[in-house]
Amino acid sequence: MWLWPQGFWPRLSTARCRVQTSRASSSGWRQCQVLLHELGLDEPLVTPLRERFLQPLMALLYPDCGGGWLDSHRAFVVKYAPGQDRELGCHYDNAELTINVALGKAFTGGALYFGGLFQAPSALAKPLEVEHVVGQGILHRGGQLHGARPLVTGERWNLVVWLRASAVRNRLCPMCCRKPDLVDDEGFGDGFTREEPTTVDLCALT
Ligand SMILES: O=C(O)CCC(=O)C(=O)O
Ligand SMILES: [Fe+2]
Repeated sequence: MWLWPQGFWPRLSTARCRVQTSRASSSGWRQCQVLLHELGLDEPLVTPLRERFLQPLMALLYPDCGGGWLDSHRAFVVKYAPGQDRELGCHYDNAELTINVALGKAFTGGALYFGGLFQAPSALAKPLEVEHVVGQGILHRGGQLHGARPLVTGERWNLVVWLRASAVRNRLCPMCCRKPDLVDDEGFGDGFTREEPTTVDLCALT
């Protein structure tokens, strides 16, 4: 049996990648979006949902893109309504995997459409359409090109959870497709982690 000396494990801090691309993250494109961590709902709701339910499922369904290593998320509720946002342009998510749950209310239109992975955008020539069904969630790879068709009637509210695996994105930023240029961030940041530089107490050494 191995016993690690106390303090051996590197301390990890959360980070984001400095390089952004214009068509990357879909947050900021909309008028109406509520971040669940700003409501204090990460710890009691979204983190247990990720750790207990989504992580084991994603480990089975998407082992190739970090499904077994999901260690953070960004969760938000989006609203589409007449006179407000009605549709969402084609994009890929700043996530290894995404779950998108239709919460309500009554609506028509607003189907999700999917193309290929963003590295092969020509695949979008023949998109796959998936209707939202209230109470059901759609799982997809973050890098899969997608968007939402215009709402026709009613109001649509969806819970979107971008699931992230630092073990995957620390090697290659899914947005800029380069080795991430990390800067410290708060909370889960953008799902990257970095080792905090070891500080040496010089006084204790002398
Ligand atoms: O409106 C939707 O259901 C799609 C939302 C989405 O793709 C996103 O927020 O990244
Ligand atoms: Fe998305």
